[in-house]
Order: sequence, then structure tokens, then C-alpha cells
Amino acid sequence: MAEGLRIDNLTIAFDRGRQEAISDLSLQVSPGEALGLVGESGSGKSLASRAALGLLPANAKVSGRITLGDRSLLDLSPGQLQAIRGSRIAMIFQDPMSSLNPVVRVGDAISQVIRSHETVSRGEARRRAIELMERVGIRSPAERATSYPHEFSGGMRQRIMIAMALAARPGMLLADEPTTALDVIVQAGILRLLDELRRNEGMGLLLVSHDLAVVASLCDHIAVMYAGQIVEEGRAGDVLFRPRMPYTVGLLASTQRSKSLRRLASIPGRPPAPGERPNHCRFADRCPLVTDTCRAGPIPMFDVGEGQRARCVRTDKVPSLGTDAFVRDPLAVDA
Ligand SMILES: Nc1ncnc2c1ncn2[C@@H]1O[C@H](COP(=O)(O)OP(=O)(O)OP(=O)(O)O)[C@@H](O)[C@H]1O
Repeated sequence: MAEGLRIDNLTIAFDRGRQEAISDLSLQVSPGEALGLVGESGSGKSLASRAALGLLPANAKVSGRITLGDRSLLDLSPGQLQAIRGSRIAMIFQDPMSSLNPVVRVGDAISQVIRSHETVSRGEARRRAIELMERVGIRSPAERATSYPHEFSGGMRQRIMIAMALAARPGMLLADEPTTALDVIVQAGILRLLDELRRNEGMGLLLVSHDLAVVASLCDHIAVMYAGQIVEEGRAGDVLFRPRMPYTVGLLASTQRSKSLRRLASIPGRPPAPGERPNHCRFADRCPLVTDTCRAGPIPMFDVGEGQRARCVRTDKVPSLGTDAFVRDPLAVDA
């Protein structure tokens, strides 16, 4: 039975609270819904999704609330968290080796996940493990099930990890760049599988990615993160085709090829690191629409209609802001 995931006012800081990596983040993923969490490297996407699994670095100072159904995840003991991981909530990590045991044959690893959550015979668990390996695109899965992780390529290991994450039929799946290491054909197969599980079995999906094309293909809602905050959210079509926060426009521009320049656009400058973030709009120094108001104090999220919200005081000016405003040669990086 799938349960919704809800994060309310999550703040995560390091260095005794001096370095705030995530500030006051709230989001929600209902059963059967796919939310894409996008943003540049370091914006806090991975940290937010790992927090939802109770996997926080020991030196992190955390406040806020994370609930799965009616359970408050930040209040669960390690044993209670372990009991819900896999079946209620599971995660596909960026680095496959981090969750594969090098001395366990991959078929056994997948079977163990199944048997730790369901009472099924060894034979039945094995049959399902092989079926899952096939579904994630591993050829001759019955033979490959007896191999060890190091006998697979990086892309194959990623697929095995995806099979493991899906083995206990999780109600909520957190996927952190799940297909980045895969070629486009395999990637398409995995994305179709995730989409099928969500539509047919009501699995909720939080997809963390910097790849807007992947997010666009799978998600009905998108939240854009910048420097530890959500800066825009709404239905995927609205955020992608009618962005109302200049940063989202820049992010979209950076994924398009400029025909005349034949190179990628990039947003000039760098996002401020934790500990260097201003008390006003965090995008102000890179924004083509910046005014004094943007630097006057913290900027809240503004409703811009139809459930779309943007952390910007100039949302009315954004529609006139073409993606050309951000077209730059990435090799001529601004200091
Ligand atoms: N254990 C830690 N100690 C100190 N800072 C940390 C720790 N873990 C994460 N951070 C900081 O938290 C911020 C967010 O990191 P996070 O990995 O969530 O970013 P991200 O958006 O997922 O980036 P990427 O796409 O590269 O994974 C970074 O600035 C990082 O330096």
C-alpha cells in the first residue's frame, strides 16, 4: 500500500549550524505521483532525498518534519527505519558500489531483499530476482545471477542496484540520478519501467536529477532547487514551458544547444556555497532581472497561478526573459 511522502520546513546544517546546506525545504509526493527535484550540483538535492530515508551524515544538524503516511521519519529508531526501508520507501543511489556487497552474488542480493520483506520460498524469491534482472535489461539473467558485482560493468551494476531497489515493491521510490551512468537506450527502458510502476502500482517517485529531459519525460510535478532552497515548483508543463523564476529560465537555457554558437549556454557565475549565502535572494548576483528589492531581505515563494510558485519578486518580467539572456560560451567562464 503506497503512502505519501511529505517534507515540511526541512533545514540541514553542518559545522555547528554555520553552514546551512538546505533551508526550510517543503515538498510532497503523493502515491502514484512523480516529482522531479532539479538544480545544479551542490544545491542540496541528494541531501534532501537521503534525509527522507533517514540517511543523514552524523555531523548534520536537522530540523523540520518528514512523514511517510502517518510515520514521522525523523523520530524513528534505526531499527524502525530499517523495517520500512525497501518495502515502504527505497532509494536508487548515484554510486552503485555503495550499496552492492562485493562478496554476495547479485541474484542472491536481490533475493535477500525480497525475502527480508516477504515470506516467500527461496525458489520464488530467485524466480522474481531473475525476472527483475530481465526487466532492468540484463541479458541471460539466470546465468548472470550467479556473478559477483565486480564482474559487471558500471552501467550493469547500476541496473542491478535498480533491481534491488525495486525488489521489495516499494510504495515510494527515491531515485538520485538513476540513469546518468546508462546509455540512452537502456536509460529509456529503465524510465519506462519506473513510469509503469508508478501508473500501475501507485508507486510514488521522487526523481533527483540535473537532467531536465529525463525529468520532463517522467514527472508530473517539478521542484527547482537553488543554493539549498526550492525556488520554483509547479506542474511539469508549467515549470518547463512557463518558468517564472529567472534561475529556471537559465537552467532551461543551459540544456539547449545554441544553433549559432553550437555550444551549450551556461549561467554566468557560481551559486553561493553554504555559509556564503545572503539573507536576500540567493540568485541575485547572477540574475539578469535583479533590482534593489531583490537584495532588501528574504524572498518568499509567491503563487503565480495553477499551483505554480516562484521565489522571485519579478515573476511578471520573467515571461519576457528569453533563454538568450543566459546564452554564454561555457569555456569563457566568468570569475
Ligand atoms: N557530510 C557533510 N558535511 C558537510 N557538508 C556537506 C555534507 N554532506 C553534504 N554537504 C553539503 O551539502 C550541500 C548539498 O549537497 P548535495 O550532495 O545534496 O548536493 P546535490 O544538489 O545533490 O549535488 P550533486 O548533484 O553534485 O549530488 C553541498 O554544499 C555539500 O557540500
